[in-house]
Amino acid sequence: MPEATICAVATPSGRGGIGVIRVSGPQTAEIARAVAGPLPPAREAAWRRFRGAEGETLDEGLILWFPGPGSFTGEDVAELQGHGGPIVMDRLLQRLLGLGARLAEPGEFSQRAFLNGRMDLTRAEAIADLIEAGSEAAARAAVRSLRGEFARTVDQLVERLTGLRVHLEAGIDFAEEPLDGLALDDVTHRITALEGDLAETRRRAAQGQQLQEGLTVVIAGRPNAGKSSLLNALAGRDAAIVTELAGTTRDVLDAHLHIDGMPLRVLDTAGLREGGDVVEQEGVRRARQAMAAADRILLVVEDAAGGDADDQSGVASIERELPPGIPMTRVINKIDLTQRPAGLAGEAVAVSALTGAGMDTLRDHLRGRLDVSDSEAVFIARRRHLQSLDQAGAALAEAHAAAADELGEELVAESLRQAQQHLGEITGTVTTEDLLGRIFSTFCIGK
Ligand SMILES: Nc1nc2c(ncn2[C@@H]2O[C@H](COP(=O)(O)OP(=O)(O)OP(=O)(O)O)[C@@H](O)[C@H]2O)c(=O)[nH]1
Ligand SMILES: [K+]
Ligand SMILES: [Mg+2]
Repeated sequence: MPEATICAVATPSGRGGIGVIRVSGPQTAEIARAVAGPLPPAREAAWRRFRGAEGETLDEGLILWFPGPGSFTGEDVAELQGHGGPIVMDRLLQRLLGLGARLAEPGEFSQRAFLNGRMDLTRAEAIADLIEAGSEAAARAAVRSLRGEFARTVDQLVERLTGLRVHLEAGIDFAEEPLDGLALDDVTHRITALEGDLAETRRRAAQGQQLQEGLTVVIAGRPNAGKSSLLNALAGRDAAIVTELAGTTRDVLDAHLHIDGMPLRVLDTAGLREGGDVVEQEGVRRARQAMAAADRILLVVEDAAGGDADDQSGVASIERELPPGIPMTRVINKIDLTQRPAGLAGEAVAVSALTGAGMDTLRDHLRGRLDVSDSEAVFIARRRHLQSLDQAGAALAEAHAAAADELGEELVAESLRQAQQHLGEITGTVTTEDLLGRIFSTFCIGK
């Protein structure tokens, strides 16, 4: 079946000086000629009038012609740069549709680029990540992935795995005798080295994923301390229900927000206390689970005069039970009731979630504590990459164990094959339709 010719507005919606429509596919040349007359030389801009079905002028602007396979998608591509108003763009699109093109799905241009071998998956994803980067550090890391550094690192691991497999499988197929202990020692040695380098790659990718998605901050504390109010104040909207009833929040709620461009995932949780009904107890269990997985906990306490003696001892017991090793910031809330000055109070931050006093200090504090380092080595990465790296690591560990226990080359080779498969999913040398669909559908239209 011949590929459809697709088109989409590639610039953001709304009014702008210039709007770009991208067309890609086998009918591109024919469609572009019908709208804009003769095609200019490849990759050179030419000024043209864009004409409707009756020859009327829809707009005027530049046309660029990128014949395949040396184009973004690998197919014939044209770009029409017109005036960026929504009506103009829409009329031009309608004209292209009338000539036989169809609207592109989200990410379809990038997907075609991938399918035509113009780029590997990590690069296609890096384009989307670069566009959505919330900070300069994230943008730099995306550019690193876009230049293929992540893919090259993964490819090198795959090459070494292949070498090892060839070595083993040649032994399996042709040797009369199984590999002796000495040869297996050498294999174990090489697997250990691979495991180390895989772990290092994972560390760099995990940092990139944090740059992209932000760290997770969990708001915790006694019932009614003002946790949901604090989430709303940070998010700048009514994300969570606030009432004067203790035990209002039962589930874990999450909001994604930015502080000066730094992405952050903030979770609101149920107030920690014993007792309550089944629902509340489940809420408390989930709160503890969220706290254990947090990058930082914000422990909300009512300002001294606000909380009663029972509450004070409750807070003390929460502090004793905080999951070990997770950094914590104590947030003293409701200072509007006690006239305590807003801002830093020793190690704590004093705020009023109600009036907003002290919230800027809290934001600065979080920004200072949570900025992920932007070392030269970080690649932008996604959850799916980390998952594949983990699976490859687990398969390597199996190969290692099989080699060490001299369980036979077949078992070692099979585990190595699985490790290679998982690494292949990252760059897209091993893919399924389903995986591709999931990846590209998260892109926006026109990419
Ligand atoms: N005066 C004052 N009241 C506040 C402040 N923050 C929250 N409150 C009030 O305290 C009550 C409880 O607030 P929530 O945000 O629901 O507290 P919570 O910790 O989420 O409560 P649970 O979900 O029930 O554990 C509500 O009546 C809020 O309006 C504050 O800074 N000052
Ligand atoms: K409440
Ligand atoms: Mg709440």
